[in-house]
Amino acid sequence: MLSYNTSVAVNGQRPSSSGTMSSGRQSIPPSPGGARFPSPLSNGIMANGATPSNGSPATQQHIWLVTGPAGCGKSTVAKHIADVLRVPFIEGDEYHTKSNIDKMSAGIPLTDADRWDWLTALREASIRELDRGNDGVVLTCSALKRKYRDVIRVAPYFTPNLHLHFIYLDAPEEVLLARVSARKNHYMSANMVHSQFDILERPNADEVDVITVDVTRSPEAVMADALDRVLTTMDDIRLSSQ
Ligand SMILES: Nc1ncnc2c1ncn2[C@@H]1O[C@H](COP(=O)(O)OP(=O)(O)O)[C@@H](O)[C@H]1O
Ligand SMILES: O=C(O)[C@H](O)[C@@H](O)[C@H](O)[C@H](O)COP(=O)(O)O
Repeated sequence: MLSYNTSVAVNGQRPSSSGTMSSGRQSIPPSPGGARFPSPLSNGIMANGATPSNGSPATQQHIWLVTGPAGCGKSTVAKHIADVLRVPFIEGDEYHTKSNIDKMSAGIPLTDADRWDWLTALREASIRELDRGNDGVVLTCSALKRKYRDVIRVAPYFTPNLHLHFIYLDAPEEVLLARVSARKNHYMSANMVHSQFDILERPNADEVDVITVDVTRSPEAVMADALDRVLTTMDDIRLSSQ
């Protein structure tokens, strides 16, 4: 049995241990055969425009998880990528329980225990969008620690054509403090930024599913760079799967 303190494979391979990953409350079962793949529409075209499988390359699906501390631009970047790719966008903030939101609104940082079910809910919501026939989904989640990213890394297990990518938006604390201070109508106040940097584990070099984007630039430059990296990654995967 894996625990949340055990790092998992970063490329969707089955973990070497035989167990499923579990928070002690929820676990993800293996995907039922083929259930995550889009079915042909009545015109014989797959939902994403690809041709059906009979001998042709299998459809590739992607989860794009935009990560980083409060104020780094997750929502801004994720909406842009989802709009351009024309895939669903999941705003992670909307998946918090009321008690989590009450806590953050009161300036109290969440604990690991507060975050497990949120992370699992986000993973399952992403898979539901893919099961509906979408060939991609973009979601936001701070995913500050490696073990939080590992919760999402379970999603592509047993599904070779599903690719998980993190887009980590990188900026120093003082830059994000200024942005959160200027942001209105959000339960995360500026005094929460420091607590996020306190626990932040920037992705390591071995986390090869992470695309790091420098977000100290203008929103336009950041969105263009992130989108470019996404499109290049999709092209690379498409070419290598042919
Ligand atoms: N590259 C950027 N430069 C300056 N301001 C930005 C940039 N990206 C986002 N913002 C602004 O910073 C604030 C936080 O952005 P947001 O997308 O809500 O971040 P997050 O979802 O990570 O908390 C918003 O007011 C947004 O308009
Ligand atoms: O937009 C933001 O300001 C952040 O995304 C914020 O809402 C928060 O970071 C998480 O939703 C809470 O979870 P963490 O404490 O794990 O970041």
